[in-house]
Amino acid sequence: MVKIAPSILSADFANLEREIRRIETADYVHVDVMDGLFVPNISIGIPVVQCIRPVTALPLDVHLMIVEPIRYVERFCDAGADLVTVHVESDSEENLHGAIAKIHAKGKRSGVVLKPKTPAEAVLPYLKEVELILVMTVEPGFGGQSFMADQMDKVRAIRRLIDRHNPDCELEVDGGVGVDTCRTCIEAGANVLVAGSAVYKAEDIPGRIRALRGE
Ligand SMILES: O=C(CO)[C@H](O)[C@H](O)COP(=O)(O)O
Ligand SMILES: [Fe+2]
Repeated sequence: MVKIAPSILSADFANLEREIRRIETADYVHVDVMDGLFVPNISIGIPVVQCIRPVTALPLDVHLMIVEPIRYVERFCDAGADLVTVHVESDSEENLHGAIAKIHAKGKRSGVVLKPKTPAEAVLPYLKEVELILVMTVEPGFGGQSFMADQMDKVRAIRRLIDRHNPDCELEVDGGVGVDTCRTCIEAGANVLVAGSAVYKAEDIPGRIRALRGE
């Protein structure tokens, strides 16, 4: 079954509790954390994860766009994250294994993320130890950008790797996903779709979530 993870980056931050209640028929709440170094933008962090935790029973999918995420992963887990993803470009392989181990030691799920220019093979060192792989379909940093269809070969390649080596691992795509691009992502092998603007710009959010699932 296809899961939908609305990104609260496109929500009204002045009314976050209401904005999270509007997406209660989704599967995850996707939280984009940006540090102004790994990406050229600053968004939200640990106190916001802590505040939204009691507002929803949905798992919190925290996408860390920060340098050296090993410094902060435990604090995001303690704040209420259920799934914490780290970019393969954000630190050394040794530190990324360390970050994944810290997330697991907190009893949470971990994942690795690939920027558009990063090849599929970059997941290999982590493939058997993570619960999710996230393929970016925009350059990370901003919501509302155009979907990069050229990332679908990478999604297909990672789907083959997952099926062979870690079949329970989820495959998520993030960036520019909407009603016109969700089918392509699903056919390429993604089972979790992040959607920010496509969800929050919709008049009928539950209807839009169903449409993104392909229902
Ligand atoms: O990680 C992200 C940006 O770096 C966001 O999750 C992503 O852009 C979602 O927003 P949209 O669906 O509007 O593209
Ligand atoms: Fe994201």
